[in-house]
Order: sequence, then C-alpha cells, then structure tokens
Amino acid sequence: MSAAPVGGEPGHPQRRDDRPRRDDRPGRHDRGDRGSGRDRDSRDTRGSGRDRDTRGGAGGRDGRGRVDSGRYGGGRVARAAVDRPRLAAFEAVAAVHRDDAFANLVLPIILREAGLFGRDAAFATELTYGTLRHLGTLDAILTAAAGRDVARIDPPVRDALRIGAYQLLHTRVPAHAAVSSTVDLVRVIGEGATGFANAVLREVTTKDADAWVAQLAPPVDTDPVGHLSVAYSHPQWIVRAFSDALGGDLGETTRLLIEDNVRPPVHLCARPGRADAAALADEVGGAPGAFSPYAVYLSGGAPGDLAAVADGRAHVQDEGSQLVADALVAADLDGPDRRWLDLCAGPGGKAGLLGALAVGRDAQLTAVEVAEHRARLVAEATRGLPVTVLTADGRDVGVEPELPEGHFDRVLVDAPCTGLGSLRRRPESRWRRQPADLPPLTRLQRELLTAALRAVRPGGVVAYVTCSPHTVETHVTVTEAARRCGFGVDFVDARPLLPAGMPGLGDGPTVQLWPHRHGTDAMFLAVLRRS
Ligand SMILES: C[S@@+](CC[C@H](N)C(=O)[O-])C[C@H]1O[C@@H](n2cnc3c(N)ncnc32)[C@H](O)[C@@H]1O
Repeated sequence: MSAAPVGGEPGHPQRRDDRPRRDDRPGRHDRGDRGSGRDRDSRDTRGSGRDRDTRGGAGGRDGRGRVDSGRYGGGRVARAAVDRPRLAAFEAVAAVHRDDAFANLVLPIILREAGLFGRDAAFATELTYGTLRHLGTLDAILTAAAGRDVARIDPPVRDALRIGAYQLLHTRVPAHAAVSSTVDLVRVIGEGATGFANAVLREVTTKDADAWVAQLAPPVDTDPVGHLSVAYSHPQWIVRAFSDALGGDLGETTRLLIEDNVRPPVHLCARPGRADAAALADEVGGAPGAFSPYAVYLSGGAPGDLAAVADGRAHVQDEGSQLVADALVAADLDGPDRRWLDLCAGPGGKAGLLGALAVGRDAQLTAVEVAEHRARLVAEATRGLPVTVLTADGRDVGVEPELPEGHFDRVLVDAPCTGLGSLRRRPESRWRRQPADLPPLTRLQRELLTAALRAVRPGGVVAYVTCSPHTVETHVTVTEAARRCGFGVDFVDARPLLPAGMPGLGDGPTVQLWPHRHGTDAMFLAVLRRS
C-alpha cells in the first residue's frame, strides 16, 4: 500500500476563509429531511468536485471517471461527477461497515478496479485508514453537528460524512473542497440527503479537532478513560486494557493511543541467508530497522511490487514479530536443537523467518495451522525452506502422529488473540473487537500453550507470543497455563533474548513491546523452559 503526504492537495493549506459560510449550519434548515435544501446545495457545490482523472474505471464508472448512482441504490439513474479517490475511500469504508470487510484487503482491490495509482491511491488510502482510525471521535463530532446520533443516519450517508469530517479535521484539504466533494458523493449514494450532509459538515467546520474534543470529551480529571476514549478514538474498554498493561500510567497510555492513530511504516524482514538488511534497505530505498537485525523500514510504495519480496529474499513483517521469533531461536538450549515447531503458523510470517534461521542451524520446522487456506499461505511463505506444513489443530499434540509429546526442542505459540497490539495496522479492528471475545480466546490460548508445553522435550523452550498487550491474554494466560500444565515449567528472562541495549523492556521475565516505545506492534513474549 502506498503512502503519501496527508491530503490530496499539498500546497493548499487550509485557510480560514476557505471555510464554508456559517449560515448554512444545521438548525437553519431542515436537517435530515431527505430532499430539503437540495437545490441550494446543488448551487453551493456544483462544479466543485474535482475530476482529477479521466481514465476509465471499473463497473459503475463511465469512461470519464463519473459514477452511476444506480449502483448505490436509488432507482433513478442520475450521474454526478465524483472525485474518484474519495469515491474509492467511500467504497472501502462502506465495505468495512456493510460487509465486515478488512480495509487492508478490500482497498487494494478497489484501487485496482478504479485504476487509481500514485498520489490518488495514496489519498484514497489516507482517507480510508484515517477515517477508520478516528471513527469514534468523528462519530461523536458528527452526532453533535447533526443533532442526532450517527446511528440514526443512513449508513452510506454516514460513511460519506465520516470521510468528509476526517478531511476537515485531520488533513490540509481546504474546507470548501472537503464539503463540496462530500456533498457530490452524497448526491450519488444517498440522493436526497445533500442538504443534510452540507449542513452537518458546515457545522463541523466551525471548530477544529481540539475544540471539538474540548467540547465533547468528559473531563480528564473525573473520567480519564472516557476522556482518552473520545480524544483519541479508542473504545473505553481498550483504553482501560492499555492503561492496565502500562501500570495505570495515563501519560504513557496517551502516547500509545496517539501512536495507534499514526500510519506506521511498512516493515520488511530480510530473510537471513538470503538477504542482508543494509543491502536490502539500499535496494528498496528504505532504512535498516532500529532493533531487529533483519528489519528494513519502507517509507512508501507497495511492498508487493518489490523484487526482493517477489523472489523470496524478504517478506513483509512487523519488526516486533521478527524480534519475538528471533528470541525463540536465541534462547539457550542444552542438547539437540533440530526440531522446531510453530503451533499457530498461518499466514506464515514467523514460520518464514524461523524457516530461514533453521537453514543455518540445520534444523527442521513443523508449521501447524488449523485453517486450510491459511495453511496454504504458510506453504507459500516457506517455499524452499526446511519447513513441513501441517493442517491440524495445534491442541492435538500426542494425538496427531506428527505432533508427538516431548519431541520438539523449540516451540512457538503465536496464539490467536484480540490483536489489540496492531490497531495501527488494522484500523477497523478496534471497533470490531469486543470484551466478549476474550473468554473464548483466552481458553484457546491456554489450551494451545499447554499443548506446546506437552510438545516440547524436557529442557526445551516454548515462546508464547500474542499481538495483544491485554493482561488477560498475556500474564494471566501464561501463569495459568504454567500452573495447570502438570509439568515443571520455569520462566526464562526474555529480555536478554532481544537485541542488546533495547530500551523499555521492563522488569522481566516477560517482555512487552510497544508502538510508542519501540515503533513495533505491541507484541508480548514469554519464554518458558520445561524442566
Ligand atoms: C496470530 S495468528 C499466527 C500468525 C503467524 N504466526 C504469523 O506470524 O504469520 C494465529 C493463527 O493461529 C491459527 N489457529 C487458531 N486456532 C488454532 C489451533 N487450534 N491450532 C492451530 N492453529 C490455530 C489461526 O488460524 C491463525 O492463523
């Protein structure tokens, strides 16, 4: 996915006098009454939608980059000029909310179908991800600006307004362009709601983001979690979970929430034995990572287009994931060191790195994945490496013939989890995840870790990893599994297994990485040795 400066119109800083007139705020005319004020809105915005690109597009667009409103509902086929990057962002955000799609999967398809590249694709990406990240705060502001709960606004119009409000509050797009392009979009997808959309966005323009938060968020001294939730667009239960994991330090929690709202760089892993990080950084125009010896930071561009990724010298992987996989291999071991196991391998990021490390150590990796399609991804990710992929339930240690008890020297359990540690990369997941997800996940995590402890030989090591800092998924799971597994288990101090001098690793023996401390996803690592 490409990255670019925020906003599609660099060089056009937002000026106060770009803002639409105040006298069209909601309350001055009939808000939400479909059809009301439509003529006036048409006058306000006609011709202001930028037709940046006239290349042909996918179904629903004519050869001039215009969109057929019939595609979005509404019987009458009306045509309106719609800014194509904004339309792409709308399609992606709508698919996330309507179809439970994942932005990182659906957006590239939409961009490709729309024939959007370079700056336009970057703008659409910024609008999609930014809107999804800031959704909670945007919804609070839109509720106030509309004078009704956003839940009561038609979903397509609501998504268009969210994208419009994001532009107004978080980009340098001039206010008149943000408003008029949103109204153009609403004319196509929610005909009849243009007056409402125009009025709501004009109300949004009356304050900047900080002033809206000051008006809408509960006071920080009486309700700090509520305040941070509105101010930094995270559900309250997640703010609370982060604060707990950070020992109740609200200053640090704030820094984490801010970091979650920033677009992270793409990280590559230069596969050991196949590529060198410094040389790869030169080749791709990136920079070597701060901590992992394999990491390269990309500042932009589509990683899938890189020759190094295509030919298997590198793969896309957060630096934190590289560090925890490497830590498993760095742990001291007496006796044989040939049989490695990855108990939750799909889609194969850590198996790819472990497989590459296995080559240099004459080891073999068994990579287990329960979901067949994900097992296929593991097979692709580990092609040419000493890896055997097994489609199986990782809990079936001692049942599956290829998963005998006490057999493996090193075992990784990269457990299914809430993924609260990678919210910056998965912008929609903070709104999808619920506290009710925790009990079934933690049960599975405990069972998988217990299976891993059965699979490892006495003296062997197990690395338990989650991409979540939630203490129930981390400390509670590990402590409970170690207590109940029926074997002697010792915690190994994980800190020395990470690169020397890495700051902010806490008191051990487990390690929690953080976006705001380390620039990585919030990976948790516990290393256990079976006695
Ligand atoms: C956090 S992901 C692993 C990510 C992977 N290690 C990587 O680096 O690409 C967890 C994986 O565990 C798989 N999984 C869930 N339950 C499982 C089970 N009972 N046995 C084996 N795999 C399971 C999920 O399908 C998912 O692919």
